[in-house]
Amino acid sequence: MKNEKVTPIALSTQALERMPYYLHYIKQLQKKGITQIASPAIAADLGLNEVQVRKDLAAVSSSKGKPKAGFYIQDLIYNMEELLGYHNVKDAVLVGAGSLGKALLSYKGFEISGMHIVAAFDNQDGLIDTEINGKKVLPVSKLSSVCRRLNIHIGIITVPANQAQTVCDQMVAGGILAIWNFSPIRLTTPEGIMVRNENMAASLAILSQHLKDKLKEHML
Ligand SMILES: NC(=O)c1ccc[n+]([C@@H]2O[C@H](COP(=O)([O-])OP(=O)(O)OC[C@H]3O[C@@H](n4cnc5c(N)ncnc54)[C@H](O)[C@@H]3O)[C@@H](O)[C@H]2O)c1
Repeated sequence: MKNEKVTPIALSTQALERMPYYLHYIKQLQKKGITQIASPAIAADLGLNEVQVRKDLAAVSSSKGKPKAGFYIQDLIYNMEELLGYHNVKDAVLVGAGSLGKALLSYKGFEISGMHIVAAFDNQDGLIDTEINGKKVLPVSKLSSVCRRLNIHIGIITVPANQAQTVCDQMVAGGILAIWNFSPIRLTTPEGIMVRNENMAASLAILSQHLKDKLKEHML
């Protein structure tokens, strides 16, 4: 297997977002004993454009795919995992150990994807010093100092909307560089801090709109 590093090519956000889908798909093929795969087959199975798939795989793969036979699945998995950062486990903190926070803290998939939630923070006395899935809940007053001391750069926000900016500011003060924001507000951050918003209401609105359009089509 060629466990070579991929030359870092600037992938678009859309291409990066497609990678976990490719990865999941080719891992399923590997489980079935398949060793090679070509772009047209991936495109057909995932319902994607063939040219786009070819470009995505060329950008991520350390070796050129062979005509027809395509890429070695084992190499492709390694290259994709490398690109997605699965081989460097990244420490993260989560603030807001409520319903959503508890669910995220209990989710085992993050470890597989290379993210390790080191600790949770909250401001509710009843939650402080409890453990969720082996992760200690600490007082939010310690957030900045813990992040600095442990050199943690990823922060997950699962507090109510009206608290999210305060928590974001505390994270930035602690040296957090990447924020995964589950609250439904837009955060203001200094330059150089990346915020990724996860807004379920927005996704639901898109699904509802699609449903409305489809139902209208059927009534015509
Ligand atoms: N529950 C969901 O399914 C869901 C889904 C999508 C988005 N969200 C969003 O995620 C956020 C959390 O939702 P939830 O349902 O888990 O709420 P929740 O009320 O169950 O939990 C929020 C937690 O944040 C803590 N908290 C509040 N202010 C804080 C502060 N300043 N510092 C530290 N901790 C603080 C609370 O004590 C509580 O434990 C909200 O912004 C919500 O809109 C929730």
